[in-house]
Amino acid sequence: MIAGAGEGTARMTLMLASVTDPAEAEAVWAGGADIIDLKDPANGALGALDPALAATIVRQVAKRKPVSAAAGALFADPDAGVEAVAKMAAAGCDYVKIGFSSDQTGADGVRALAPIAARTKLVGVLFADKTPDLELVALMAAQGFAGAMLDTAAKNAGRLLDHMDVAALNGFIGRCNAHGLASGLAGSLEPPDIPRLLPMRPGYLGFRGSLCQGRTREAAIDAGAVRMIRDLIPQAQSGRAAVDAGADLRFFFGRGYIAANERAIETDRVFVHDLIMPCFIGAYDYERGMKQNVRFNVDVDVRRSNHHSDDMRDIFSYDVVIDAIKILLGQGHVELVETLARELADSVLRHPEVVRVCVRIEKLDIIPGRVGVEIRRERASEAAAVDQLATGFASAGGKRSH
Ligand SMILES: O=C[C@H](O)COP(=O)(O)O
Repeated sequence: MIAGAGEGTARMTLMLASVTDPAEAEAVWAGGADIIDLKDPANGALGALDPALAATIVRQVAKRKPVSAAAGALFADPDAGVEAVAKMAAAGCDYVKIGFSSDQTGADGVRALAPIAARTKLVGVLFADKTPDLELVALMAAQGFAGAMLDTAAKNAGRLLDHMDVAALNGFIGRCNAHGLASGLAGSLEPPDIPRLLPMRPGYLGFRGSLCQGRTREAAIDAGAVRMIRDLIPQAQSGRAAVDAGADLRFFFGRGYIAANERAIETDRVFVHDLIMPCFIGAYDYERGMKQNVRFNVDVDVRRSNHHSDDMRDIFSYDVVIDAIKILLGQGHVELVETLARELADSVLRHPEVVRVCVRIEKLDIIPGRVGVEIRRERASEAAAVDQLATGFASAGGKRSH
């Protein structure tokens, strides 16, 4: 149910919601969560519920949604990890998550779970705030794990993106894809993080704190917060069907899906100006292996929402542009500013609310002045299909080939 990389590139990102009891499981099911995750938030990032309670929730969910369960993390003794995972597997969970350290203990823990991985879908969790060893992704795949996930261990010390930048996260997802593992991202994610992470096409995004009253992960589930997160993660339902089903129309307007009688396109401009980044760029030999300063100016015309509200569902974030630049630069040396400008324009235009984009890129270290290029690109068709919501980078997680 959690798609691995080999199951098609058009997959949608799923929403995982962590719950503590049967009532919360029912609440996130009603709110549209794709995966119901069992966890005791008061007992750490991957605090395990009592296995008997987990079994009760599994029976209650009754296969309406896949159920995953946290089994604990950072076991000093691999056998203790095996025992904890076995208990959750026996509770009938579809997936069992366990967290690993980045030292030899972590690698030993992964290897010890190979026999269980042969009969239960395991997800290995690495911690972004504990210098994760991404080589463990390959080891998990070799031991038969179903997925790998990044989360944060300390829940009061920053969000996932505070610990790993978008290029590194994109690299993690690329590794998972290359090894056929489902990929997951979590770590005190907040609504503005969602449009930044979706272009990387993770298999799922995981939430607890942002679903709770006062964004406090030990507090009760807040139905409005669940709805907010659900609305920000597109579902594989056609726009018409979703509208007919009574989905929050603000989501579709905000994302650029307009009703037939509202064809006039009015736009607002989101911009990133004078962002200077050190880049590996240039066609000359002397430009290889050294970074030079490059200035980015990007103007993005986005459809104006007819619905005025003050939350993330109605906006296109400048963070998305900055992230696209960082991800492209993270893919290695690029010879031409023209290539970089075109790839950047393409990645911004993949967001369906974007109507046109102007990208200006200037190399600052070549001459006393500036040299560069400016390109403008428009969306080919204004009739954006809802399926375009599966935005992504052409070579997600990969390196530039030249
Ligand atoms: O597996 C996902 C986690 O429960 C996320 O928890 P958090 O959003 O509080 O970091």
